[in-house]
Amino acid sequence: MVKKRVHELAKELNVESKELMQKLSNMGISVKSPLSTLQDAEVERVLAELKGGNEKVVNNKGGNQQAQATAVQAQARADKAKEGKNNHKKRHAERPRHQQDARRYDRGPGLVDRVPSRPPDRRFQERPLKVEPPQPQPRAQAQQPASKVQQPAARGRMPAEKKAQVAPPQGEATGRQPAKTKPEHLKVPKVPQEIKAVSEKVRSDKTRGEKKQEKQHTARARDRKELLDETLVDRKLRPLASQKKKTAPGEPEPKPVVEKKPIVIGESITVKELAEKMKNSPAEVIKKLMMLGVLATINQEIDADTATILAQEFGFEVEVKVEQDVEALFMQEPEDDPADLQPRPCVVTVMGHVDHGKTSLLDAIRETNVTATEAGGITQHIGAYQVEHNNKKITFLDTPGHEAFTAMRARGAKVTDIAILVVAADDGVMPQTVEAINHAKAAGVPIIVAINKIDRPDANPDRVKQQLTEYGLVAEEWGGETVMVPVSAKTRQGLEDLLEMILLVAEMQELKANPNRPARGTVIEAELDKGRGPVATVLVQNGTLTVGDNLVAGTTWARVRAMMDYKGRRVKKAGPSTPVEVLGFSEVPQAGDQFFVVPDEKTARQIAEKRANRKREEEFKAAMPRVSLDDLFNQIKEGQVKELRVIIKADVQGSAEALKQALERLSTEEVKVNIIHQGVGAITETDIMLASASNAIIIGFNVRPDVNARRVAEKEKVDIRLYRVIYDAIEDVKAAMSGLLEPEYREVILGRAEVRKTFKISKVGTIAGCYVTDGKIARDAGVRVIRDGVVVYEGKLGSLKRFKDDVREVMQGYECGLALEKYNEIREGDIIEAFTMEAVKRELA
Ligand SMILES: Nc1nc2c(ncn2[C@@H]2O[C@H](COP(=O)(O)OP(=O)(O)OP(=O)(O)O)[C@@H](O)[C@H]2O)c(=O)[nH]1
Repeated sequence: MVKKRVHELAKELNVESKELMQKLSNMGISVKSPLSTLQDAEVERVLAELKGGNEKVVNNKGGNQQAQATAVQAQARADKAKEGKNNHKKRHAERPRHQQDARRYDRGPGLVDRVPSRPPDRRFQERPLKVEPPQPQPRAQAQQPASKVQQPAARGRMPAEKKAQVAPPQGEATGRQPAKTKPEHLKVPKVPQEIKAVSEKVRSDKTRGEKKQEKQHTARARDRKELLDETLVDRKLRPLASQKKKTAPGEPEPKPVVEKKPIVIGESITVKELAEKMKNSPAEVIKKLMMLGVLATINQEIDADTATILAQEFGFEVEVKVEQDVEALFMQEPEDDPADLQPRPCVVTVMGHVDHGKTSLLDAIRETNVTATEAGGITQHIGAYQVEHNNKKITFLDTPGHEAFTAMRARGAKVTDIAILVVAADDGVMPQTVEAINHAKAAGVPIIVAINKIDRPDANPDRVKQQLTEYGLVAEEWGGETVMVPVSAKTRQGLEDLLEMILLVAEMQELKANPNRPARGTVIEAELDKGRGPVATVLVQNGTLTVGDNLVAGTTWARVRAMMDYKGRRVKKAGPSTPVEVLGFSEVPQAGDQFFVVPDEKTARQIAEKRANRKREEEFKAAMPRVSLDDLFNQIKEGQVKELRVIIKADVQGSAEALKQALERLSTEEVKVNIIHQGVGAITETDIMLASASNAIIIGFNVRPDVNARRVAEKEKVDIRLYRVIYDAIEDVKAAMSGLLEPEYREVILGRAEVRKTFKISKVGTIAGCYVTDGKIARDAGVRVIRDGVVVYEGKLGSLKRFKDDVREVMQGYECGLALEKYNEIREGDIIEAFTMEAVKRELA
């Protein structure tokens, strides 16, 4: 038999090392740490003792558990005897099936990726909860937990009696209990680290009487653990309060004694709210949290588990009630009955290379088809417009370019039905043409090519068609499927054909929507209007939006106060594929935000606020510990951080988006520009706090910080930069990034000295008497010894003296004495070259 360490034995027995150490000390075996070794006899004693303990419990629990306990002991013995793996496997195979199941469940290694990583909840482990000993179970039931773990999806809520039935048998309880797989909808936030602290605290509250009854207590504790692990699954169904009722009469109640009215919380709660509910000061609560090892600010959310522990410290029970997810309820788009669907106009986006005429084409179509019919001829620029051709409407999105298209798509918005690819007939396919093709293809949107500028003398539409074949776009007349229309935005030639083709392609798509339902759609553009407040152009994609509707868009909400169409006319209703300008938003939403109508203002407000909180939380979570820009540079130098975080605030969404894209384009391999937040409107205190928490700088474009923000920014030392020209902002960031980039080093030769004489001094080494022939020799410089043109040593100076004095440097034409660090082979005639490494600021390409 081989000596065993405590932790090894504990592992074999599936108990905590600490628990085993306690047991050993009760048995009079002294061990210092889990690494201490146990003599054979001691191991035997422990096993015998445990066997006794198990048997006691087994008696309580019935024969089935006895089999399990025996299995554990058999395993312990098997390990002790160091049987080969094959033997072990063989025996394992021979073992009755229910034992195998129990063992698999008990030990877990094979189940590692099937059971959740959450450790057994030790908070409850030592709490003296009395549990009714489970009735002896039929075999099928005893096996149930193992099979459940294997099929977590099958788990659901179940009544408490049923749970008791499926509580694992005793053999398992002696082992480390794997946490049960929880169904998704019952997941509680992760158990925080501080549990350990609480566990320790509760443990220290143990009475002396308990210690005497250690054996029984341990067995009971395991029972409790077993039950509580089970209970953790439905914490939300059975709050701690109900568990506590099970505490046996006579058993000491752990501190604190809970008598107050339970606090009802959701899945999480802010520190402030919890403090209010407990009628305590937030400072007290934060202090207690710190003692539990959790650093939280007053407005930070803590999860239900942390809140439960915390509240207990104040003598409160907590009831966790999961709110019905109203958001999810409305987020899901109910299927429309095909009978309710009606044809809707198609939505078109114009893409293409810079200067190929996207804007001109959009303007030409608008002017031809809109303004001409408009009294006064004033068209509104609301981000989208509609034209009518052959009595059919087409909606054009007014933000040309695939960047906007993809930015929307990245936010989950699918707005475009058809992409018009504008290619200048004189210029042909260019890089952004290819990008646009790829973006449209990636989105699965059909492409119509508008070969523009055919009025130009050097126009060559066939060349364009030819080039496009390389990208999989083959013109119809060449046997392909892509519609290509030669047009001129200037002469308006071909525009009718283009519209005709758009309608044709749209027809093939059979675009339909149900106008008779609450609206949903996407925010196309949004800005803060001085007179009217937040204004957003939205595209209704399904249903009908009506004045007075309440809607949620991203983290904002609106009660639709008024709507204007692209002609600036007030409208009361907007059906599918209609772009309208909406007034009544709580804040400026973001382009790409999807909106949906909800029954009332309260719901709208609730969902938006919840989303805003969640977003803020996420932004804070993503935030790094606060450092100044200088520190950030140092951090970057140390290779820890390689990104410049930026918050953009602008007067209109378009500028914010443009700035964002331009800045992100500055990212290099070394430094990434990360726009952690962008928004429209003044720079607020919240922006500063986010910047402070994330080491971000704030760029304001045509906006200014409000008074509060200024004050907080000063306090938090947040760098705010205000611009009126986008170019200036980009240039500044570029410069900052040059500072942030790891500098390149260049060697600079300081000077040379010739060794004229050498002296050997005991304990010091070789001293070289030198003459500085050019430049200078500096004490902190790097030096190399050159002999016959070959470098024989490179290192540092050990000393530099003039006469008897240490000096910092010796200039050309002077003599000096020097010693080299760790090099004594210096000879007369050697050249000493002094050099430094100088950082070179790098410019971005
Ligand atoms: N001759 C001729 N010139 C055109 C035509 N369409 C556009 N242009 C000219 O081409 C230049 C670029 O046109 P824009 O409409 O600004 O092109 P764009 O693709 O929107 O450019 P960006 O917005 O910068 O991407 C302008 O000078 C237009 O006047 C056309 O059909 N014929």
